[in-house]
Amino acid sequence: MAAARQIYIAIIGAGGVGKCFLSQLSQLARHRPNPKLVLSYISTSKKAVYSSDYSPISFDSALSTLASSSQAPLEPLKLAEFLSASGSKAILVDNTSSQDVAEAYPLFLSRGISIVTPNKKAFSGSYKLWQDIFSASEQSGALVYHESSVGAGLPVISTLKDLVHTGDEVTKIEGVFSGTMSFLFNSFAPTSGSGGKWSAEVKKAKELGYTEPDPRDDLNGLDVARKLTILARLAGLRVESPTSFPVKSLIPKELESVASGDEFLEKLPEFDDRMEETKVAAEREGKVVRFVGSIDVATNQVKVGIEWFDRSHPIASLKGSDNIISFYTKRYGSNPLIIQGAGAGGEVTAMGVTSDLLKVLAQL
Ligand SMILES: NC(=O)C1=CN([C@@H]2O[C@H](COP(=O)(O)OP(=O)(O)OC[C@H]3O[C@@H](n4cnc5c(N)ncnc54)[C@H](OP(=O)(O)O)[C@@H]3O)[C@@H](O)[C@H]2O)C=CC1
Ligand SMILES: N[C@@H](CC=O)C(=O)O
Ligand code: NA
Repeated sequence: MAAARQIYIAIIGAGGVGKCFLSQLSQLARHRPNPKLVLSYISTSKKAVYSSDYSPISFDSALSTLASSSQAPLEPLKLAEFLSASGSKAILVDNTSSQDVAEAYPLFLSRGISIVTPNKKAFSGSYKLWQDIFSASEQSGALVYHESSVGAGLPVISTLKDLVHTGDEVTKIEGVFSGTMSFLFNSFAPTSGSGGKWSAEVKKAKELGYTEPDPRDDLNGLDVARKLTILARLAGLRVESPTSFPVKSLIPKELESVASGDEFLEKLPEFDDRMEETKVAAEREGKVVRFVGSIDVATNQVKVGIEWFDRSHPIASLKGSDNIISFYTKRYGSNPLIIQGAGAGGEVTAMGVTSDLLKVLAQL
């Protein structure tokens, strides 16, 4: 009987999403003997586990091995060399929000290493990086999947790609694109009852694992701007960067230059009255405030900000961290294709990463 084919998996990042991914991967590996999935590298920003003979790292004890490791992480170039020297196919799973790791995707892809990731930085950075990633993938045949970079595990990117690849014409994409912002506005300005204090809800969103590692990256609107940049580019627009269109920031001016996310969270309660005023202004008109974004493909306009909604509007009545994303297309006419569900959280985000991994495995 022929020996099972081996595929090496390297994971960077073992935080909220990374831990859930590891546990989903462990289950997957148990039920899929061929190809055999071999965890050959895992790291955080300070530690790593790997060996020069590619000895398999146990999926189940990888986190504890990592915690007690004295090995330092490999720089991207060294990691690419380590993986390509193995002689087997390799997949890099980037579960960080690191710009540096994202910038190295063209390098990994050019060495034949496929990538799956929830990290938005590579696909929403400069347009040049976007082009470099997809041309490296095309030239080497290595694959790159990033479903969880928009709407966590919700099938947003795969749906948009299917629409485009089958020749539909996407005219507009709009909705709620942030699990954190959805949770914050749903709980601070609910459709009934009075809601919690803004700063207390921000702390809760962080504790629930919805925010970016630094919650200011959500509150400044940039996380939503990144997601819209990714979708706009997939829909065919040349968006230069997530700062090349209007984005509303919810960071008080006075806190724009505080040194850390923790200091920001500590001082935020002093500014609760500002968000309260925004909420009350909408309530006087019988409305609620929500944080939304839109891409008008025909006019090449992208925007991110606060809008007021009737309490009966589907965007007003979202629950928890739900996203709602509407695709208006020529085929779907005036009734958009709508995707709704949890848009943040470790397990649902890791599901998008694991399902991307399955798509890559099916093609290697
Ligand atoms: N949380 C969510 O609901 C969602 C998250 N995402 C995306 O998933 C990614 C991970 O998010 P999340 O797990 O919540 O974040 P966490 O902050 O919980 O985890 C980040 C992990 O990445 C590691 N890391 C950071 N920089 C580097 C680096 N340069 N090299 C190696 N390791 C690094 C961190 O290590 P250390 O602890 O040592 O710093 C940590 O293990 C982000 O890109 C995020 O935008 C996408 C959709 C939803
Ligand atoms: N911080 C992000 C996480 C998912 O992309 C969000 O809240 O949506
Ligand atoms: Na998604």
